[in-house]
Amino acid sequence: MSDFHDAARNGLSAGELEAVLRAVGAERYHNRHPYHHRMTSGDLSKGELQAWALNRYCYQAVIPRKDATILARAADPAFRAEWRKRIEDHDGDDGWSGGIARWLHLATSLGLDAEAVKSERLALPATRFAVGAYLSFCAERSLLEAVASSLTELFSPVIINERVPAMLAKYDYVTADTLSYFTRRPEQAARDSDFALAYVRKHADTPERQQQVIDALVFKCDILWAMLDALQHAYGEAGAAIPPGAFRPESVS
Ligand SMILES: O=C(O)c1cc(C(=O)O)c2c(n1)C(=O)C(=O)c1cc(C(=O)O)[nH]c1-2
Repeated sequence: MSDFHDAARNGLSAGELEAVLRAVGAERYHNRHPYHHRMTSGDLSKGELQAWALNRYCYQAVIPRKDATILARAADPAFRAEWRKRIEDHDGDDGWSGGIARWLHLATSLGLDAEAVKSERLALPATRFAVGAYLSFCAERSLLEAVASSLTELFSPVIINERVPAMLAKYDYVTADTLSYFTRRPEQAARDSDFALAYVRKHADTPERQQQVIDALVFKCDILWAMLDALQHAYGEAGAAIPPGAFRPESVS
C-alpha cells in the first residue's frame, strides 16, 4: 500500500499527477471494500441490500446540493455551463425525473417504502456524517479541491461493471429494471470526470496544489469507504449492531 501524503513533494508533471490520482483509486476506491465483495458474491441478505440502497439514497440526494455549492463558487461561465449538467442529471427537469428518482426506484424495487427512504430518517448515523462531510468539504475548501473530490467518478464505471452483472446473477429478486439507475451513469461519469480531470491537471500547478488534490481524492475515497464500513458494522453480524432508530430490515420491508 502506498502513502499518498507527500506524493507531490518534488512537484509532478500533469501526467504524473494523473498517475498518482489513478493509484489512489486503485488502492482506496470502495470497490475494494468487503461489503462490495459480499454484494458481488451474492452473500448479502435482502435486508443488507435494502440497507445499502436506503443509506446510499442520502449520498445521491446530497450530490446536486454539493454541485450547486460548487457552481456558486465558480466565477467562470464556461465552467458553470459544464458543471450544471450534473445537477440536471440528478434532478431532471422537475426534481423527480433524474438520477435521484431513479435511485428511489431502485430502493422501492427492493421493497422499501418511498417516503421512508426520502425522509432519510432511517439512515445510519455514520452515513449522515459522511454525506455531511462531503457537502462541507465542497463548501469550505478551495474550488480546486472541491472539483478534485469528485474524481472518484473516474472509477465508478469499474464498480458499476462489477456490481450490476453480479447482482443480476446472484439475487433472483433483482431485475434489470431494479438497476436501471446504472444504465446512464457510466456515460455521465465519463463526461464529468473527463472535465474534472482536465481542470485539475491544468489548475494544480504547484506542489502544494497538487498535494491538495491528491488529499481531496483520498478524503473522498474515505467518505465512500466509511459508508460501507458503517453498513458492514450495523448489518454484517445479523444486524447485531444496528443503531437505535436506524433501518431494521423486517420492520420496513
Ligand atoms: O455507484 C457508485 O459506486 C458511485 C460512486 C460515485 C463516486 O465514486 O463518488 C458516484 C456515483 N456512483 C453516482 O451515481 C453519482 O451520481 C456520483 C456523483 C459523484 C460526485 O462525487 O459528484 N460521485 C458519484
